[in-house]
Amino acid sequence: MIEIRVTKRQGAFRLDIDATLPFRGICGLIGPSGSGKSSLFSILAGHDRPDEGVIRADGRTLFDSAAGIDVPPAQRGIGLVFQDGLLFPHLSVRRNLLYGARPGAAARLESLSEALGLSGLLGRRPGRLSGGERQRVAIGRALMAEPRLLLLDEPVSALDPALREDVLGLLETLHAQTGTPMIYISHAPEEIRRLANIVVTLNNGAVADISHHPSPYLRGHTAVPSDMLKAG
Ligand SMILES: Nc1ncnc2c1ncn2[C@@H]1O[C@H](COP(=O)(O)OP(=O)(O)OP(=O)(O)O)[C@@H](O)[C@H]1O
Repeated sequence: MIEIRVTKRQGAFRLDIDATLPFRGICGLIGPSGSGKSSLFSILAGHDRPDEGVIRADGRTLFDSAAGIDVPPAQRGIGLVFQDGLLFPHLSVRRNLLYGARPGAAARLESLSEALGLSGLLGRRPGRLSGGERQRVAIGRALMAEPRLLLLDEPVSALDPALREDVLGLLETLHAQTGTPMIYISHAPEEIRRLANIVVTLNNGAVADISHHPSPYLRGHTAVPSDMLKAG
């Protein structure tokens, strides 16, 4: 389970989230612009600190204001992928993949590069990659740390439709191979329909709805019992 009960005030905006989600499958996080999706993303990643509350993932407390627990981002076991596939421009694909990875991760480089279709690109710098290739490297870098949870913030919105299709297909394959749960922010209903088996809708800083969403990909093999879903 992922248990999220947090509040945070940002100027006039107040985030007040109370949700329990299964620690598996792909959770689509949607809502109007300004509803708090990115704010929640930063809080889960540990880049922003809630005013109060608790975050637990698969039995592990990541944040608990009352107990004074605030696990640093690098120790949360959470991989992050952003819209623009942030990479170090002066480092090769190989060094981007290895940057910040755990000692011993180099052994994973080959199989991961193969799975991501990056084997022939390891010596290149990001400036000589297409947008889709850059985004695949960004996903690879997030996976090098063997995260227990992957957070993706509009990972394909900057790509043209063909590349978008590539990356979405890759995410489906990765999920099938690793089973790593994902939280996927998007404005695009077709991406959510395709990938997500649970959809959390935010509105004005709060959870407005949590519903099952039988994506064509996940339907049938990641059924989630309704008693595992709870919106506060
Ligand atoms: N540091 C900050 N200080 C004050 N207000 C902030 C800060 N960061 C975000 N906000 C406000 O918090 C609200 C939620 O923003 P957030 O970026 O989380 O929304 P979002 O759902 O991700 O939007 P979008 O879909 O446009 O990316 C907005 O009203 C925003 O202006």
